[in-house]
Amino acid sequence: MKIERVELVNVAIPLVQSFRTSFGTMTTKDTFLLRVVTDTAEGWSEFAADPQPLYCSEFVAAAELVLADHLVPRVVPEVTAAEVAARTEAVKGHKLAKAALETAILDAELRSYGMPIGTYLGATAERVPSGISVGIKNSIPQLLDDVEEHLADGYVRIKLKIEPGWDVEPVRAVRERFGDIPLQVDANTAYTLADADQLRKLDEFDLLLIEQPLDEDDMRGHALLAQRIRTPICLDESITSAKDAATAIAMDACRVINIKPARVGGYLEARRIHDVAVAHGIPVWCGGMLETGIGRGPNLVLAALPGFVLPGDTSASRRWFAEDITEPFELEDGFIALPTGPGIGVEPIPETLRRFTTSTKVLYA
Ligand SMILES: O=C(O)CCC(=O)N[C@@H](C(=O)O)c1ccccc1
Repeated sequence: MKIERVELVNVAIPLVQSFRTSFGTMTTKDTFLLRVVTDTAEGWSEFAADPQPLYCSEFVAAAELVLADHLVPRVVPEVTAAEVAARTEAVKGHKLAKAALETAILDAELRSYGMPIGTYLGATAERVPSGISVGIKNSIPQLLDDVEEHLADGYVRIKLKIEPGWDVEPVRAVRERFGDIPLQVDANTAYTLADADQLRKLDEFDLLLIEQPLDEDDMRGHALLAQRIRTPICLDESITSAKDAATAIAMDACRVINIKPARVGGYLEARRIHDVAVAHGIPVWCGGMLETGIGRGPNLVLAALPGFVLPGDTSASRRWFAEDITEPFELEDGFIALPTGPGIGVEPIPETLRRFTTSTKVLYA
């Protein structure tokens, strides 16, 4: 496929509610889209991280630079989606930036064949059950009000963000108020092995999993922690490749994996991780990074692969955006229907995109 033009479109979309995690508080989705124009079709993607390097080392300004100066030059003018990872392998790290580039090229390629990404990846459902991620709140009553609203909306699983000082009590309060609903927690690396006794207190609540309690590079710590608590450990930030997944599974460092295509370099590696996990009997689910519909659409499709047996953080567009840059995804009876069109199945609504665009840069022409 011949690439004729690559554009980077910065967008800033206000969130309907602030989102507090152990690594910071978000009020706006402030990122960029990539638009790749080829001789046969055009493709879109979004960069999933934020202006601050707090969830991981990547951030908007750095991704713009590495795409402009080091990644795009390695894939133009002729490339296929399958070649992108090999062409950019010499560039260390920058998985989220690489994911954005590979996905836009994959979108264009699939559109040129009229093929939905679900056909390409092996989706086996037309709709997926959706969980929802609930941030750290100022009080327990506020948390319970939020959870009540989300359960009333129909979400089939609740994920609570936790951190030292906000863990056992909020979980206990949710259990006491809502009973045995599917419930899990996400620490975003906020604990150390010295907190094992505190984390073991969560065992009494029959959680589905505890996500990423320790540092992203502490595979051994997670393996040791897994011996001291009963709640299954799920890894997120630690898993950036199929190789990491194989290592974590071999070390008993996790019993569940949260797959985020952005974190692992794109949908091709996401499927490889899915396949490694399934081969070892490890359940996976699709994580989220407050994506616009451009990222949310293909994530929903990924969540329809057979090994994605746990509900993901694939909530409806209105969970974060009063108005999104694509047609909204809606929750119906706890499920969200996959996009069915060619490629990633979604594209920006031109007028809405214009309103939320803060700048546009041409990376290649
Ligand atoms: O997309 C969503 O609905 C949010 C899901 C969620 O909690 N994402 C967290 C995470 O640590 O998984 C996150 C938020 C922002 C940025 C990165 C990660």
